[in-house]
Amino acid sequence: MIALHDLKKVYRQAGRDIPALDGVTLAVPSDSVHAVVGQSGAGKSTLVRCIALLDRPTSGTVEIDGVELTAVRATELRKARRRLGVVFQNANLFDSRTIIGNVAYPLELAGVGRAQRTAKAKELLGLVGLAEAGGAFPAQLSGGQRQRVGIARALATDPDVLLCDEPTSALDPATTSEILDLIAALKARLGLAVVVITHEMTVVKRIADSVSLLEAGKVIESGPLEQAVARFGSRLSETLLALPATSGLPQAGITIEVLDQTGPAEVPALTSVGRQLGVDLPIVAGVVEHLGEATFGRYRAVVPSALDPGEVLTQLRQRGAQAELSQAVAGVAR
Ligand SMILES: Nc1ncnc2c1ncn2[C@@H]1O[C@H](COP(=O)(O)OP(=O)(O)OP(=O)(O)O)[C@@H](O)[C@H]1O
Repeated sequence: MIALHDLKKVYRQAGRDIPALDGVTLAVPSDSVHAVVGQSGAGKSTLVRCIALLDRPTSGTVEIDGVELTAVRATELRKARRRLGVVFQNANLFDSRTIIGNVAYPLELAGVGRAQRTAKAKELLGLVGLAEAGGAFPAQLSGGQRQRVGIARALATDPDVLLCDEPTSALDPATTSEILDLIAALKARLGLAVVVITHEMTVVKRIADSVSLLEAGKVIESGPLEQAVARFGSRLSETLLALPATSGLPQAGITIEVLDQTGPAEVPALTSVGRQLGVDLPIVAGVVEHLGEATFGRYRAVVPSALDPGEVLTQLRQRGAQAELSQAVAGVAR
């Protein structure tokens, strides 16, 4: 378990204070993945540096399994860092070292003997599916394979926490899927608390158990993934269930927005309301995502002019869906 409590980082630049982190509190239990998302400048890199102890927070604490890392003396820092493995966007491998040499590097720093660290590196390479690649050099591997090496190296000191900083941003979609599957499998196998910093919503949907949205150094939304998505109209819900733009489509009637959560094989509320009222409610944009046990559907649909949209909203809500007139109709620019 990793816990951040009221973490603040203020940079001073040209006589001005820049609050890069403004009181971040988070707890990530073992055997779970927490994603932190946010736009450029939100404070994601600062958060990574403070968690990884590469930078000291101005105030607040970082705790792993009850041990306060932020309280350790400078001389103990290297040892404290072993509780935490870091995976970077680019694996940052040493080109002149073999793959085994790269994975064993943190153990070399920790003073572990050659035979023991080689054995550990081999074991870890097996774990990340690269048992045969130990004698190769980084230039001989693909980007995805290099990232696997980066993950193996992050696990060399048997950390409790894996911190992944944009782990798939440099990879193509198929390799991204493989790496995310690997992180999820390692989390379960090793009982890791995983923190993933990312700007990619596919990463969140694929592996996160919980998610936080960082903005201007503050966590403005946070919670278990399914709850965050179910919060109709929230930023996380709208970003994770992003609808394509529909401007320019002919729409004879009033547009409504619907967020529906269904179990397997359940009929979406919009379908059953249309059937009940004997009308078509054309969907002009929609997205369906399976997250954990739930299926979420977000739709923008047109209520024909002959029908009272209020009645449609009521019927949808009676079936458990969340529904509103779309903001464009309500007069708010989108
Ligand atoms: N060393 C520094 N000195 C001064 N200001 C800094 C420093 N590092 C970051 N900042 C400022 O802190 C804020 C957060 O920056 P940070 O790099 O953490 O954001 P980010 O979410 O990682 O953005 P990006 O995705 O673009 O890297 C920004 O306003 C940035 O300008």
